[in-house]
Order: sequence, then C-alpha cells, then structure tokens
Amino acid sequence: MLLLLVMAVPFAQASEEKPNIVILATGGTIAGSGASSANVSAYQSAVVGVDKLIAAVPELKDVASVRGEQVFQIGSESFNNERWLTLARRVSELQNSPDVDGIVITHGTDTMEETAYLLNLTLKSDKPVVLVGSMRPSTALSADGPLNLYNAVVVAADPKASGMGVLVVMNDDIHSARDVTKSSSLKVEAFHSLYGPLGEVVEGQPRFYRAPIRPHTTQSEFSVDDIASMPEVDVVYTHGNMNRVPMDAFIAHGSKALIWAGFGNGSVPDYMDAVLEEARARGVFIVRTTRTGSGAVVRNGEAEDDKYDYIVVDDQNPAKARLLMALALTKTTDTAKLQEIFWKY
Ligand SMILES: NC(=O)CC[C@H](N)C(=O)O
Repeated sequence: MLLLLVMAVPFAQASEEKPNIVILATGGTIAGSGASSANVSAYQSAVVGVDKLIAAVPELKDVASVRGEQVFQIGSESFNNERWLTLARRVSELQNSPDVDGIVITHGTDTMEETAYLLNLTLKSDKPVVLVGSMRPSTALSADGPLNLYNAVVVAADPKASGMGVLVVMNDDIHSARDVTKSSSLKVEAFHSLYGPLGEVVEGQPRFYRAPIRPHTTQSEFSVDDIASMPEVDVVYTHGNMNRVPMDAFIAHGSKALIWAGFGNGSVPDYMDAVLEEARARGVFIVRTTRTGSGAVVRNGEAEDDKYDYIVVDDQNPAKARLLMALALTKTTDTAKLQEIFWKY
C-alpha cells in the first residue's frame, strides 16, 4: 500500500509538467521486422505500428507526455509530393495546437533528408520538429531504433531545440535538415552533415554547439499553407556515355525544371551541351548540381550559365535541389530570382 502511494505521487506530478510530444509515425526500418534477430539488413520495413514503437521505450514517459499517430506505414522511398504535403499539413496543424510542444516523426532513412528539408523550408513555427529512424529493424540484435526514438523525444521536448529548424536525430547526433545526408546504405552511423552536426545527445541531454544560419521555417518565404501542389521537377543523373533519352522523356512528361546531377562541379559532356541548351530554349529550367555527394557548384565554372540561362545550386544535393526548385517555382519563373533562392537557402 505504501509502495503504491510512493510510486503514484511522483508520476502524477511529473505527467502534469512534462512537455506534450506527438509522435507521427510514417514507417521505415524503425518500424521494421526481420525473420530472426540476426537479420540486420534483410527484413520487412514499415510493419510495426506507432503504439508498439512507443511501448518499446517506456523511458519516454520520464521525458514527455507522448502520444502517437500513424500518418503512413510506408518505406520512405515511397514518399512523393502528395504524401509529403499531407505530412507537412499534419505537422503544421499540430504545431498550431496549443497543447502540442514538439513533434517527432518516425521515418524511413532513405528519404529522411528530403522530408526534413521540405519541412524545414515550409513549416511556420518554432516548435521543435525532429525526424528519426533506424538502420536496423526493431527485431534485430542491437536494434538502434529505441535509443534513437528516445533521443529524438529528448530533443523535441527541450526548449533549446526551438527555432533550430527541422532536425534529424540519428545515432546520438543532432543534424540540421539542410545539411544532413544519408551516406551509407547499411551502417548505423549513416547520417552525416558536411559541416558537422549541430550537436549531440549525451546521457539523455541535448547539447547544441552550433545553429543553422540559412533561413528556415518562420524565416523562409515558403509556407505549407500556400502550396496546393508542387510542379514537376526531375533529376537527370550523369554518367559516361549517357544519352538524351531521360531528358527528352521528362520534358515530354511535363517537367518544368531538370536538376542536372552533374559530374564533378556540375560539368556537361560536349555531346550533351546542345541537349541542355535546347531544353532551356523550350522553357525548361536547368539547375546544375553535383553527383559527388558534397561541395558547391560554381556559376559559370563548368558551363556558361549566364549565356544559356542556367541556374546552379549552392551545395544542395540533387534531391534537395529538386525540392527547393519545386518550391521556388511556386514563387517565380525569373531565372535571376530562382538563382537567388539557391544562394539563400
Ligand atoms: N533504414 C531504413 O529506414 C531503410 C528502410 C526503407 N527503405 C525506408 O527508407 O523506409
């Protein structure tokens, strides 16, 4: 009897004071299940529901008052513009709700950086939004999902995460949505930011060491509330002996802009120069990016961008450049202004 009383009182007090965190589940490996505990890379993703994910980490209740909502149950490679907008609108609704202090999105890792960047550019609130996933399914030996989820809730519940833009928490690191990329297909330490993470979670405490400088969320000109749909923008991946067929097909399908995932500094083979010029002359924007995985692209460096009216990225990778260009095209079709948007974000 005495024991019951002792246990009940602190819990009642604690639950009144804890921040309210909503966990929006979308699927991915964090919700994956394998045939045996030795299956760390062969498994079915997106099968475990949000209630089970939360129940697997009882420590969450020490950090926050948590409730879950299943938005999707998919591998993140299946995100498309419509699904992204559905998710963004739900996050925005929750951020507008006075009884929500922060949001955690459980997500597959394959497109986590794209979802994070899109939300980072379009949400209109300082309330923390943290994406989290795992590289090993929930059934694996040394599954990384439970600690990642705990860390994500810890970050979302902390006032220091407010105003930092959308964050990705993986493997103890806290990354900015703008900079993070998945850079390993299998390793637990798959997520990296070119300029380093913003901070890390140490013993259940977030430690921030830097803040994003590029405009995001409340500082950005894009808003989820204004975007009914996104224009078609496609990525052309370069390789030796490439041909024009994918570009022609994208244009015939209605592409408004092509993201040139170029060699090195966004270079263009001599036998493709005329194809890009022709595409631009037909009204399709060309955005030169790099397939190298890191680094900026120099305007008028490897191509005559001024002459042919091309755009270059700053250092956004092709997938992020695709999203930024789609958002930018909802604002303007002036090349100079589009270029400014790439420098700015
Ligand atoms: N590690 C993962 O989450 C990959 C699983 C799946 N392809 C996804 O992105 O959802």
